[in-house]
Amino acid sequence: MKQNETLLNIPLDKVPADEELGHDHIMTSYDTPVRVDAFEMDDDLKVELIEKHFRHIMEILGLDLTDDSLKGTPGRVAKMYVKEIFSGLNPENKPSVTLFENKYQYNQMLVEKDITVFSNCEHHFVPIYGKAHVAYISSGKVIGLSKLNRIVQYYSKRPQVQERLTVQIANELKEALQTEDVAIVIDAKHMCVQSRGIEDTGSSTVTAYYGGKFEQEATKKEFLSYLSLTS
Ligand SMILES: Nc1nc2c(ncn2[C@@H]2O[C@H](COP(=O)(O)OP(=O)(O)OP(=O)(O)O)[C@@H](O)[C@H]2O)c(=O)[nH]1
Ligand SMILES: [Zn+2]
Repeated sequence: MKQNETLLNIPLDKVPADEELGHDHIMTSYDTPVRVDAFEMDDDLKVELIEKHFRHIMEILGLDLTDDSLKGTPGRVAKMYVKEIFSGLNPENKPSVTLFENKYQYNQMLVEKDITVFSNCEHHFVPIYGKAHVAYISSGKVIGLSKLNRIVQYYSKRPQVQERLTVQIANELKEALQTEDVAIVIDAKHMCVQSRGIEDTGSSTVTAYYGGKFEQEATKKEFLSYLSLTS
């Protein structure tokens, strides 16, 4: 199986041709059945296809695509999806991780807290935003600090659910650092809860992962105690 297949790929034989969809067609500027294999496409082709589809959506909504404020929107949205907010779907954008020898014999936990999270909910395609706090205890290697932020950012730039985001960051850190001793807490607001549906602007969602030594109460407590520190 190719990497990310379950995230991205729709098997070609599962995508119905338009004539199989069984409902009336709305004729718009983009009316070609598309059978998509995301792995075969480069970013430019993705942008081109998404632009056409998004124009279709705007036309169905009744928006005036000749308006000078709107006419560039399909292209802007397509570029934003592929190159910015969903760029973490492309494994080529995975950050390279710089590791150093733990020459300083620092054997305590390292906590990188208040990492900004901007993601998007895969159910509604609206933003999730908040903070991630990650920690690890070195098993011999030390990671460049910014790489912790970059790993969080890479997995955030996908259509996500917060639980998966938390586990993906944990798995990446465990593999990069060759240790089970990692912890992640994410505290985030979901616009799909705030601005629509239940419209609750007060709640936030907290997810956590504790591996290895962080499963011990004292270590977990120490990690959590650092989260309330102000620098
Ligand atoms: N577990 C989990 N659920 C999420 C996340 N982001 C959004 N959701 C929820 O996904 C659910 C989707 O449920 P549906 O009932 O299919 O969608 P809906 O009819 O739009 O639901 P409402 O938001 O209640 O109006 C909603 O309850 C969302 O709040 C997430 O990161 N994790
Ligand atoms: Zn949602």
